Amino acid sequence: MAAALRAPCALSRPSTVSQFRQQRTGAVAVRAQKVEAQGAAASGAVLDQPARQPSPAINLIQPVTRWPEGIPPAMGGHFMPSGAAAPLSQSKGPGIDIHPLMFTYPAGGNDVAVQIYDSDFAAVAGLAEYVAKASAEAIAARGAFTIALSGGSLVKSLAGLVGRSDVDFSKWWVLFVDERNVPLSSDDSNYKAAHAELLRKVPVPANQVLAIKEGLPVQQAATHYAGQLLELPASVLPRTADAWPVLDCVLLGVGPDGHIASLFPNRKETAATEGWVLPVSDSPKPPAERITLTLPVINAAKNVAVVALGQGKAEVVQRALEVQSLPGALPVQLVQPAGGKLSWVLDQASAAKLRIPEWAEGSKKFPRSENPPKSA
Ligand SMILES: O=C(O)[C@H](O)[C@@H](O)[C@H](O)[C@H](O)COP(=O)(O)O
Repeated sequence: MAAALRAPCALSRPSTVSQFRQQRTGAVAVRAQKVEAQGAAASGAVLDQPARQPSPAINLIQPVTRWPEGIPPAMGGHFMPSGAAAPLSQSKGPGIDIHPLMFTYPAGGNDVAVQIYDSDFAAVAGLAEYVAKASAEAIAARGAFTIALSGGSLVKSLAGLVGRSDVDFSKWWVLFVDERNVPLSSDDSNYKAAHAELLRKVPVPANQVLAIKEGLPVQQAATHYAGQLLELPASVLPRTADAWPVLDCVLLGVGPDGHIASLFPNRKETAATEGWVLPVSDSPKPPAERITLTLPVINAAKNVAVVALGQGKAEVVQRALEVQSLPGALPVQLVQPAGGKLSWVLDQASAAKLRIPEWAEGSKKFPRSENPPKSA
């Protein structure tokens, strides 16, 4: 059921910081849907709650003015609803390790669908529906379905796919959004986790699961993985006119600093405009060595879902959906599928800090298009 969101008020030029803050929170650009998933009763309608007062520690990156001295030396240090500062980036200062022109948002942002489920159980069922639909469409169109999986908590959210007889797993090709450069038997391996939670339970042919090659230096591991993708014929992995691969479905988790895949805030891999797969040798999240799909690959996909469940994701969800960060400071905000659809899959716990009643109806863009905020 699509939620009826009332525009809080017409947006006019604010004359005070507090009015500006109010308008910033009201101008959030997303479309929310309250979803009743398979077997899960919809209750406690998030979208029907009376408007909550905005938090006093609202997530302004900087008040009202532009940055007169240029981009701040530390990016990503805006405040979260708890009042705690968001994790800082690796940036060392203007001209040293800041690349202000390397990250951009498309003017006006992109449409996004936000699905809020009553529980993590309902979200898992809803995610299975989402994937099953993408799978059915792709298989009907060309007889193959490509899906890229992230690591971390995401893999457990795939449980709803197990036992689905309506999904033709024999046509699936499974890739990894990112992978740790460890043996496949390691507890750190995303392959191992995906195998344990899903792949050993569904009939995807083993040769259609593209795992990292073990035992290579990370640079070679990335090159080798890109090679595996490049070898896939266009009937399995079509290309855009610009020769980017078009994956049918990309499932992303999101970290507390807004990272997706192994693309961390303000890092060169995150800003990469070339290459399908890159090595990361000093990941801030262990293990240090990883390979990752690039943003252009993620953004060339047909269906991209950011899956964030549980209370631990509430702050990053709020920041990502309601406050446009400095470009690059919150990599998840750079997820903007050009020819595809972006969805966020949330549960009530991860959506708890969203101020949905304040979202402006008709303003359905993500992330927000003002950056930096315009002067009053
Ligand atoms: O392999 C990885 O580390 C990931 O692919 C990474 O991008 C992950 O999805 C996020 O860090 C969220 O992980 P959690 O959901 O476990 O917090």
